[in-house]
Amino acid sequence: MTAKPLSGKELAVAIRADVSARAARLAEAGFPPRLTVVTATEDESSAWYVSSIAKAAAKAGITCDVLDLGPDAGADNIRHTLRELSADPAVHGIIMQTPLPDGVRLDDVAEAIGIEKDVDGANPASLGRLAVGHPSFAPATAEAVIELLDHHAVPLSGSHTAVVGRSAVVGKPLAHLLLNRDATVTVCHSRTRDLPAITERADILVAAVGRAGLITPVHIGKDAVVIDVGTNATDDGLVGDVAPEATEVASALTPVPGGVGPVTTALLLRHTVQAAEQQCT
Ligand SMILES: NC(=O)C1=CN([C@@H]2O[C@H](COP(=O)(O)OP(=O)(O)OC[C@H]3O[C@@H](n4cnc5c(N)ncnc54)[C@H](OP(=O)(O)O)[C@@H]3O)[C@@H](O)[C@H]2O)C=CC1
Ligand SMILES: Nc1nc(=O)c2c([nH]1)NC[C@@H]1CN(c3ccc(C(=O)N[C@@H](CCC(=O)O)C(=O)O)cc3)C=[N+]21
Repeated sequence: MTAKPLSGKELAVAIRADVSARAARLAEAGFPPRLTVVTATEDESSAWYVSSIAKAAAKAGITCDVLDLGPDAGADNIRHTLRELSADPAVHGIIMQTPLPDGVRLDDVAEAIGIEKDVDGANPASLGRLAVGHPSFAPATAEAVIELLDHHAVPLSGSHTAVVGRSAVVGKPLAHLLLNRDATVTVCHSRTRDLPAITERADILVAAVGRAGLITPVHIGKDAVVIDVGTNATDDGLVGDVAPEATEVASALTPVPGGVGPVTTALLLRHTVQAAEQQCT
């Protein structure tokens, strides 16, 4: 038996169609939606994502600026830039790309992003609101995992879900989103002892580490659903965190590419038109 592929492509197309219609309505009303991507890194995966956001935004009728502050940008410079963008009425959404320069923490600088423009949910206040179930933007990747599970009718309530990775962009917000959907969540990280003993008992396993091949068949319970968030650039192109042989054990598995990635990009654009609607109408 090989795992059923949980594609994100159809879902991403549907989300982007909705985004295009909403962006056109905003432009007709004189409020063309605008997203600014701030980067301060030379990370390959991040650079790929930035270019895919810009291309998808253009297709959807969203203006997208990329502000590259360079890999040596300091926290003060980044915060100042985010504060200026937050005060600019022509900018509706702001995303601070990770990774950041050494010594700069996302939660430190993202406090400078106005919560109404925090379309990737990086401001700690957004994460706090998400944790208690108040309206806020969740990071697009965390939300993409939930949307994919729903799209493929994977039941969440009562499921035991293991999330491997606890970053502010994926693991932590995703754990809260899953809790809000009545899953029983175990969050694993680099200090977790005997990882397979935990993950092989989960109905749903989410890998968000950034290490190609980390998740192998021993990590996966019989009939488990596996969501691979990992995007690792290798000589053979992009691969996830889940080893290819895992497809013999899992009941369903998201492909990389073609799984979480396209849905992430589409949701970031949906957050941007939603932010523009909230600010302009
Ligand atoms: N497809 C998409 O839309 C997106 C993909 N990504 C990809 O997802 C991956 C994770 O991204 P991100 O969350 O930003 O990465 P981070 O590097 O910020 O976090 C990685 C997490 O993995 C944990 N970890 C590291 N090694 C192990 C291990 N051996 N066992 C268990 N946990 C481990 C770390 O633990 P600790 O906290 O202890 O350090 C940390 O919590 C990357 O490949 C990234 O490119 C990210 C965003 C969107
Ligand atoms: N604040 C912040 N939020 C992020 O969500 C964020 C970030 N920083 N930093 C970098 C990572 C990486 N990331 C990806 C998103 C989509 C694809 C994607 O669409 N991938 C295509 C790959 C296409 C290809 O290369 O063939 C796919 O999976 O089909 C990849 C990587 C978001 N990130």
